[in-house]
Amino acid sequence: MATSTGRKKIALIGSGMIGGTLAHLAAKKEMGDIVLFDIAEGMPQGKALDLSQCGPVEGFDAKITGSNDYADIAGADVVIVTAGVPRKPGMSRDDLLGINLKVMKSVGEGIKNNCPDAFVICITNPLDAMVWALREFSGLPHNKVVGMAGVLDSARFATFLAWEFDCSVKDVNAFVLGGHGDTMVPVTSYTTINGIPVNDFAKIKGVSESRIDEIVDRTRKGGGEIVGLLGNGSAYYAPATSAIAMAEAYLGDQKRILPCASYVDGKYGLDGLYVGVPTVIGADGTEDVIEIELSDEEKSNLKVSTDAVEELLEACKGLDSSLA
Ligand SMILES: NC(=O)c1ccc[n+]([C@@H]2O[C@H](COP(=O)([O-])OP(=O)(O)OC[C@H]3O[C@@H](n4cnc5c(N)ncnc54)[C@H](O)[C@@H]3O)[C@@H](O)[C@H]2O)c1
Ligand SMILES: O=C(O)C[C@H](O)C(=O)O
Repeated sequence: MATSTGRKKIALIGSGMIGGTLAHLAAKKEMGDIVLFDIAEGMPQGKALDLSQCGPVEGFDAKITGSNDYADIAGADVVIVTAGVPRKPGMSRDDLLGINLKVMKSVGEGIKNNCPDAFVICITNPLDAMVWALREFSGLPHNKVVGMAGVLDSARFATFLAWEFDCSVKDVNAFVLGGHGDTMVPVTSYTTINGIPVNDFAKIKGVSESRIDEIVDRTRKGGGEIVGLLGNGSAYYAPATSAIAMAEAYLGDQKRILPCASYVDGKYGLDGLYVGVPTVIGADGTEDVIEIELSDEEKSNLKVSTDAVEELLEACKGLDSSLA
């Protein structure tokens, strides 16, 4: 739906570290007019004012407003959800389940009542369970609700590989599947350096298999590494950048194939679960899930990861009877 300016409308639910970064990126890219929503009073309004005043310097046209009222997200084309709590050092993402599940309930209702036609990208952790719960609470079709994690995890994998090989990150096409936890599955068999399979490239460069294993392990723990360094909060620049790529794929009907937490029912042997899989994003939202051939080891790693997501869904159902 067009705004009063005739532009697309982007609603950001949660205006904290990722929300503010999302607003800045979306404004710079002139993706549309932006509403920053938060329960904290004054904060989204303050960020909206501050960001609006970047416009004259950066030369972007975007109307940016802050709100504590869900009515202001009415008719949004894209909603990106970061509402909730990030983890602190020593915590796992799963420790956030109870508190963030309640947040997803109010956010889901806010979306259902105000912008049921939006494409919704969830970022809140624990990601795979929260996107599932958000979909349930909002009642939107599965193809219009998706979770952001795989783009970020793949970007981390690509970054570490480019550093190791001393090559341009632009030439690395890295692939991470599964849930957004420490059991995620960086898939080396589909990871290439300008088309050259990563394991072949490692041989050419004299990089050992065990070194690649270390990079895989660092990728799995990439979020925790940043949480440990920041001391109070988690990553926000790369998470925001990743979600913006997904929003652009939808708004531009780009048919990009991105690793996203999408609804998988049947493929990969899964039965109605949100988990990280290669997903086509276009004007219909998540238009398709691509089922790739995996080795036995990759399949069993994916199973460990999806089992962990299933356990979290059971925990959600135990905490909120409307989900059971
Ligand atoms: N999926 C991923 O790859 C990924 C990456 C990074 C962070 N995260 C997660 O994203 C979430 C947000 O991270 P952040 O760094 O922006 O946190 P943050 O604390 O800076 O911002 C969260 C905001 O949500 C708001 N909020 C809390 N309850 C709300 C509610 N009921 N309605 C609306 N707003 C509410 C808070 O007031 C706060 O401003 C966390 O759960 C974090 O773990 C996920
Ligand atoms: O690690 C976290 O808690 C935040 C996020 O999931 C990340 O991977 O950066």
